[in-house]
Amino acid sequence: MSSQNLVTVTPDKDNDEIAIVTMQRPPVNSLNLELLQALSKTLDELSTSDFRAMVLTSASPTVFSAGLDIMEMYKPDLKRAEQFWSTLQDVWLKLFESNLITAAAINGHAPAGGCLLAMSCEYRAMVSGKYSIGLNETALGIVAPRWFMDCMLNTISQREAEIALTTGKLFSVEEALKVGLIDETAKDKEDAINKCLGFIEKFESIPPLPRSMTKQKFRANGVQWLKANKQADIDEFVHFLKFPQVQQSLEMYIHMLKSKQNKSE
Ligand SMILES: CC/C=C\C/C=C\C/C=C\CC/C=C/CC(=O)SCCNC(=O)CCNC(=O)[C@H](O)C(C)(C)COP(=O)(O)OP(=O)(O)OC[C@H]1O[C@@H](n2cnc3c(N)ncnc32)[C@H](O)[C@@H]1OP(=O)(O)O
Repeated sequence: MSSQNLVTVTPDKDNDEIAIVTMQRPPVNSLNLELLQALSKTLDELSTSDFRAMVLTSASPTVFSAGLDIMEMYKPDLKRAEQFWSTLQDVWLKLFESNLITAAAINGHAPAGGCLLAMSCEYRAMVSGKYSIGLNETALGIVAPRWFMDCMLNTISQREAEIALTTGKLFSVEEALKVGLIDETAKDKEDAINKCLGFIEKFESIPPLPRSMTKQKFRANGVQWLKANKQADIDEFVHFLKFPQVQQSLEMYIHMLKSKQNKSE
């Protein structure tokens, strides 16, 4: 699939000021460099368009996004790894600080980087079912970057975030609702999108500029560190990838994901 088709933007059928942004990198929307570049370009285009709001969702029937593509980190080309991490930083900053009203219709699993994308939006509706969402990095033997943590702190309480991050917790839909990691549950993707549209409607009579400036002031603390430390953060990521133990963990994790599939066949 060409990178142009990895993300589609369609106006909502009843309101052409609302963009439905759909990630479609089968099978699980894992975030590789090309999907991140497509998201970054989409966010740039939306920021200068007539759209005033966006709903982020996925074309997969069961996965919102499986997070970062493990293959970008396993035996990486280091130049590409730098570009990969820098693009992820840009996507996060563009989405988290977007002038648009942003909502996520989470129609399936959203671990790690998938949870980051959802938390970067202002509102989350998640389809009920045996899905999970959370920053599970410690359970994989890695540490979530500081700005992933800041993003979670913008969503749930410091206490809940510390426990979730240190335990690498993947929340069930019900648990996520209880702690406020998601705002509402939905019966299916259409219902999740409708709930996002309901959230967006709340701003009908609010002028866009003071709205987005207020949002950005609320979010300024979270982005400050990354803006001041972008290169150091990239260097740390690349340095981390060079450790033999990290590559070994990645190899084991990839085997685990593949054998999980074999077992269910
Ligand atoms: C382990 C990492 C160790 C070290 C990292 C080193 C340095 C990093 C330093 C800092 C980075 C920190 C930030 C990390 C953030 C992240 O996002 S890490 C990624 C975390 N993601 C996950 O743990 C999710 C893994 N996937 C799943 O749990 C399931 O796939 C999921 C519940 C999403 C869906 O389940 P299901 O529908 O049953 O699908 P399958 O499991 O059968 O998967 C289908 C195929 O997709 C492949 N796949 C799944 N997830 C990923 C992925 N994240 N990256 C690449 N590929 C993935 C899976 O292997 C199957 O492939 P196959 O069909 O067998 O070829």
